[in-house]
Amino acid sequence: MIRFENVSKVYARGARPALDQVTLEIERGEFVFLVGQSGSGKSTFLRLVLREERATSGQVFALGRDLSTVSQWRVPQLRRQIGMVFQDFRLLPNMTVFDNVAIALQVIGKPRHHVLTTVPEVLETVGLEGKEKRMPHELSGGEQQRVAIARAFVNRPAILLADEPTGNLDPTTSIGIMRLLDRINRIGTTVVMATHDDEIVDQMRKRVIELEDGRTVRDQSRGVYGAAR
Ligand SMILES: Nc1ncnc2c1ncn2[C@@H]1O[C@H](COP(=O)(O)OP(=O)(O)OP(=O)(O)O)[C@@H](O)[C@H]1O
Repeated sequence: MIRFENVSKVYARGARPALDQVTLEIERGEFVFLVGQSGSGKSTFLRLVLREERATSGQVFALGRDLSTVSQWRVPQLRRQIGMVFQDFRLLPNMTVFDNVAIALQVIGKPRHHVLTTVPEVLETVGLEGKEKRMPHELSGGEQQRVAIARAFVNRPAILLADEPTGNLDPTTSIGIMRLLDRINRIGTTVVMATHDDEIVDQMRKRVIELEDGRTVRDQSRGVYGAAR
């Protein structure tokens, strides 16, 4: 589903590589935590999968394609199959909950009847039924993140990438968000989540990939946040 072969990424102003010869494979249906100190390369990893950045050397494969061969005009097509969730939710502040989710379908040309049936379904999945008409500022942080997850998931992407999705949430709310991501994973979406949240990682016991200075220093199934290596 995602494969990195000897991938390095050096940013134009970067003194050292943000990713340094990373080789790994994530299979369809896996749930993977990416951990590591600030600056270790987690976001860079996610951005390469989304083709927001290109590898300086090596090859990144996602959804069976070598991303270096995907032309720029085909990138939006690729991203339809990859949902992304951020720490700061990134909702459109002037749109209702319904419209924040609907827009993900509208931009890819889904017909109105599809939008009208699918959006309420996905809002129910994330536990927001009855809140369709609220504005983002009328929601708690956890509810805003649920909207963001609904938006990322409404198109049933093969891959869901999450960059610190619980970073702005309290521990109890975070557990609810993790249950939701776990459920999305169980119905077939591959989930890759970058996080600093040691309690969550220790509780979930999923595969843990640890980066340090852009290199993979640990890859452990049913891992914990900070295992002695
Ligand atoms: N656009 C950029 N230009 C130059 N250097 C960058 C850029 N983005 C990231 N870097 C550098 O690349 C390295 C990896 O950054 P990255 O954001 O991938 O780390 P991270 O593990 O996600 O960190 P955090 O946990 O703080 O989000 C860091 O040294 C960072 O300063």
